[in-house]
Amino acid sequence: MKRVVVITGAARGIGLAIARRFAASGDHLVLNYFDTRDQLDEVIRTAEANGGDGITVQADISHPEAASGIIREAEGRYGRVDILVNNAGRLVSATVEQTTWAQWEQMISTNLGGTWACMQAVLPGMLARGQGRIINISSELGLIGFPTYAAYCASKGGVIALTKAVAKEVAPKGVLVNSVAPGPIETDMLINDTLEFNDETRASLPLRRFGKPDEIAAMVEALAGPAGDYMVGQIISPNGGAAI
Ligand SMILES: NC(=O)C1=CN([C@@H]2O[C@H](COP(=O)(O)OP(=O)(O)OC[C@H]3O[C@@H](n4cnc5c(N)ncnc54)[C@H](O)[C@@H]3O)[C@@H](O)[C@H]2O)C=CC1
Ligand SMILES: CC(C)c1ccc(C(=O)O)c(O)c1O
Repeated sequence: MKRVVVITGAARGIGLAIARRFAASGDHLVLNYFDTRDQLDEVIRTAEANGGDGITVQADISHPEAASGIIREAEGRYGRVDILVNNAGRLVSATVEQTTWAQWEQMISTNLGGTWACMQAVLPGMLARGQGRIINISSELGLIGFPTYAAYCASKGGVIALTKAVAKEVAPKGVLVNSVAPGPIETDMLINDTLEFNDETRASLPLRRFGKPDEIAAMVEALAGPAGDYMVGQIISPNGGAAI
């Protein structure tokens, strides 16, 4: 059966790679975007070519009503959500002294608050049906911390703790919650928003390269499918050896 898959922040980077994987499986896609949606028509055409379909939903997930609205749109269109991928995220790198309250609030309300709001909205339907998968994109930096990324690390550490707590709460009722915690992946976020996108950082990694978005999408696809049947509250970290 075709799955109904909601992906936040699907318009580029890791979210787009995840959307492409589910499109190739011919699933029903609900693709959230924040501003531009240029590449999403192509993703939906791919889903259709494989027997599925899709819709796009504009929403700023840092506002809980907007985040829960994505789930309402999905349920309105398809009657259920089988898989929720909380991918949308923001990163501003700055020292603690330089970080403004507005930047702190933006990262916490998007990365942690948006994940919370989407989960809270999707769970009643999943629990009523006794099945569902939720995959939260956190970060290796939520596990190990990193200088000049304190607010981001706090938000992603929160996503990791949230994943574990909710997983324990809902697994007995058939809903499996896990997280993928990527290391450095070559996307706009890394290129534009971090101080550390440089040859020195790349050379310091055991694999000597940054990761590719599809290497994260592959983990998400695995957790969403039969390979994820016995996975509960786990934090999988494809990171090229950056965090061992
Ligand atoms: N690129 C990297 O090295 C790593 C990224 N991650 C995480 O992976 C996820 C995806 O990041 P990338 O693809 O790398 O970044 P990106 O910046 O290319 O994409 C992020 C997406 O989230 C969307 N977004 C941001 N704020 C939003 C909001 N308030 N409402 C709705 N959508 C919003 C953006 O519009 C964009 O489409 C993020 O959660 C990020 O924290 C985690 C570890 C490493
Ligand atoms: C410090 C490195 C380059 C880096 C930057 C950003 C992220 C992230 O967005 O989570 C990382 O995981 C990193 O390892």
